[in-house]
Parts: sequence; structure tokens; C-alpha cells
Amino acid sequence: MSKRDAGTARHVLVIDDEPDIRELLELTLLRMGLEVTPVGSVKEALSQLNKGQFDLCLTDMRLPDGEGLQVVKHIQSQGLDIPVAVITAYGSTENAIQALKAGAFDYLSKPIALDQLRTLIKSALNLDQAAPQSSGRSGDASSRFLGSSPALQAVRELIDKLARSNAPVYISGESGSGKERAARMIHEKSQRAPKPFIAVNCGAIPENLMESEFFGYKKGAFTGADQEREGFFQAAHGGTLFLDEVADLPLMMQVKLLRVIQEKKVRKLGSPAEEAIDVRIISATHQSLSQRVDDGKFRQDLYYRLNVIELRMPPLREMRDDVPVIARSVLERVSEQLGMSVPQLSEPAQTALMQYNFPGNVRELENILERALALSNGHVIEEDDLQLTPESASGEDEAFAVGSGDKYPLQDYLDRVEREAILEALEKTRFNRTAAAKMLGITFRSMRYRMERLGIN
Ligand SMILES: Nc1ncnc2c1ncn2[C@@H]1O[C@H](COP(=O)(O)OP(=O)(O)OP(=O)(O)O)[C@@H](O)[C@H]1O
Repeated sequence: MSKRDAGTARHVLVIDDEPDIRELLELTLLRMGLEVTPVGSVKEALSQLNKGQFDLCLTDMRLPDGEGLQVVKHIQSQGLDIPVAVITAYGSTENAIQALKAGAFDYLSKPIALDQLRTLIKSALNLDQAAPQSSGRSGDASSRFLGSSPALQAVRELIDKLARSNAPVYISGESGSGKERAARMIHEKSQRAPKPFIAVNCGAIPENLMESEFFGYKKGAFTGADQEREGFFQAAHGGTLFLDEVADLPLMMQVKLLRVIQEKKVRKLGSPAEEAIDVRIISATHQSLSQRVDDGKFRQDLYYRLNVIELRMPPLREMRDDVPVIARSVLERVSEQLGMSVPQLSEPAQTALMQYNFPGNVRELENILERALALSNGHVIEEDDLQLTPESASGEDEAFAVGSGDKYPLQDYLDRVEREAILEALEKTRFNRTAAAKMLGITFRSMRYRMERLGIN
């Protein structure tokens, strides 16, 4: 049917009972050089799926003999490798989310905007890409998750599944547990891999700049806007936008974000026109987002939109057996950077690490090892070089450890107290030195000096 390359045209199954809409869909797809089989019911759809070879399925949600959701579920249960997008009634968020949860690739709301339809089709079939699935980087050590504990295996499996969808993903997990790394992996394993992955720390953008940073602006939109600029959404077009620390978004921005996600359109500041965007949203925070909703700090409607599928990153203490493998890889990387041979971990050092609680997770493990390497003789890392804080070691969390230690010499004792206080503040502020200094009531400069003196990295 395609006028361009009939032999290789991709085949789309279109399911809609309204003749006008079916025709509109069919025409648009044909113009894109695709082959189309239009049907009007769930029954016909299932029978076509059982006998035909399709590259994409586009289904209305409400059909005379059932729901589009049945088609989505059929495709999943039969293990058919076909992306399926659903068409939902205007404003029916529930339906869209239900379909995404059931495994739909994406959704379109009625009335169907043709630019959005085309973008969705291109994204699903990867029509823009010269080499689909060219995500060679997913196997790189830099983007791999090390470890073989059941918790991590489950994460890997879910990442593989999520990479085949366009659904928003919410990644929960403690600070330093690998949330950003997971987001990158989902992107790199997905069809979006050749397009940008834009990571944004929502807590780090001043509130007054947020709108222009996210949506871009036209020249002259405000004083100082001397040239047009793209926002994060435009920059991530075709790819993935990773909203880290999403709980920190101010409420005013939450409303705007929700609108963009719902409409799949953005408007630059100072521009009269909206532009269609095709961006997959992955969000993360170390805080409990549902608690933020309960506290009235996070909009429930946005929470539902973002948290369509949740990926929970396990804390390192739930995967203690993986600590040696991860530690080895960190030591290899750091020693290579320093141009030295890879040091060994002594038995007691390894045991101590495996028993440690790691409030800062893999990132803390990396910091501990980098510091230990500097303190060690360069060949073997001993337990002492690790400088693990006793109150974080497993099983010793009740007592404030410094209190019970030796008070002489006084300087050592005071250093231990100071170190405990600083580490505690750092842990509580997710290793944000500025916030930790504030909590301790000292200046940032003094904080830096004290950390340096005590060898805290
Ligand atoms: N399983 C793993 N194997 C190897 N490295 C890992 C693993 N998990 C995390 N890392 C590494 O740990 C560090 C912290 O990970 P990442 O930045 O993804 O955490 P995060 O949860 O996003 O942290 P934050 O909450 O502070 O933003 C990174 O250097 C990452 O590469």
C-alpha cells in the first residue's frame, strides 16, 4: 500500500468503531508510508492479531464488544512483541493510566491531534532512526548495574520491560541507590537511545527561572532574553527527560508540568504558539512522594501521572552480597584514573564493608573507597583505611558511639564527636554540604575546612 517502499512497509492494526476516525487514522498512516489494517471491534482485532504480523497496534478504548484494554492485555499475555497505543476519551486520565499500567506503549486523547499521532507513530516505529535499537551503550560498564542479588535482578528485569514502553516511570529509593543510573539504563535500552537523555535536578533550579528553564523562551520574552532559547522539554524531544528530586518542584510548577504531560505540548515563554513534544518522563526522588501528597506539598493528579509504574531501587544494605563486586569495580575505576595498579581489599576490610549499613548507598561506598585508597599503602586497603562510622555499622545503631569511647587524648575524642556530627548532618541532608553546614550552624567555608581536616570526602 505504501507508495515509497511497498516491500518493507510497516504494518499497523487500527481498531476503532467510528468510521470517520478510522478513516482519519488510516489516511494519516498511509501518508506516512505505512500499511494499515482497519477493524471495528475487539473480536476482529484479536483474530487479526492471531493471524497477522503487525508492527504497531492503535486501538480506541471504547469498542462495541469490549474495551481496548482487552487488546492491550491480549498482546501482553500472548507475549506478542507489538507496541500498542490506546486512544482515550478527552480528559479520561484513569483510562490512559490503566492502559499504560497494563503494558500499553503510549496513549492519545481525543480529539486526536494529527501532529501528536504522527509523533507517537514515529516514536513507536522508530521511523526517524537510521538504526533502530542502536543502543550499544547499554552494555557499557559505565551504565551497567553490578551485582547479582535477587533485588538487583528484579530491577534489571523491570528496566528491560520499561525500556519497551513510553509510560512514565517513577523511581523511588534512598539517596545514592542508583536512581539516575536506572533512568539512564531505561533510556539507553529503549528506542529513544539515539535521542537525548536530559537529567534535571528539580531542587537545584531557582523558582523564578523554572518556567524558562523547562519550557524555553522567545527573544524579548522578558528583560535579558536577548535570544531564543530551548527549554528542557525541547532539548529532550524524541528522548527522555529525567526529573530528579521531583518532590522539590514548587506547586506552581507542578500545575504547568501536569498540563504539558497531559497535552503533550509546550509553549515557550513569549510565544503565542504551542509545539508538540515527544518526551518520555522518568522522575525520581529519595523522599516519599505519597507522603508529600498527604502533606499537601505535591499535587495528587501529577503524582498519578508520574507514578504510572514504580521502580524501587533497593538500598545497598539489602544487597550486601553484591558489595565486594561493586567495591572491586570502583577500585578498578579509581586506580585506573590515578594510573596505579588495583589495590586489594583485606579480608577484615571486606567483612567490615559487608556489615556496614551504608546510609548513602553505592555513592557512599564509592566515597569510602576513594578515601581509603588515599589513606592506604596503595596495595592493600585495610579496615582502618575505610574509617567506617561505628553508629552506622549494622547492629550498633542504638548508642551514640562516640559517647562510649575513650575520652583521652582529648583532641582525638573531640575529633570523633565533630566527625560524627558532620557525618550525621551530611547523611540527613543527602550529602549536600551547604545544607549540612546550615544544619550544624556553621558557614560553608568552615564546613569545608572541617571536612578536609577530618578527611571526610
Ligand atoms: N548497582 C550498581 N552498580 C554499580 N554502580 C552503581 C550501582 N548503583 C549505583 N551505582 C553508582 O552509585 C552512584 C550513585 O548512583 P545515582 O547517582 O544513580 O544514585 P541516585 O539514587 O540517583 O542518587 P541521588 O538520590 O543522590 O540523586 C553512581 O556513581 C552510580 O553509578
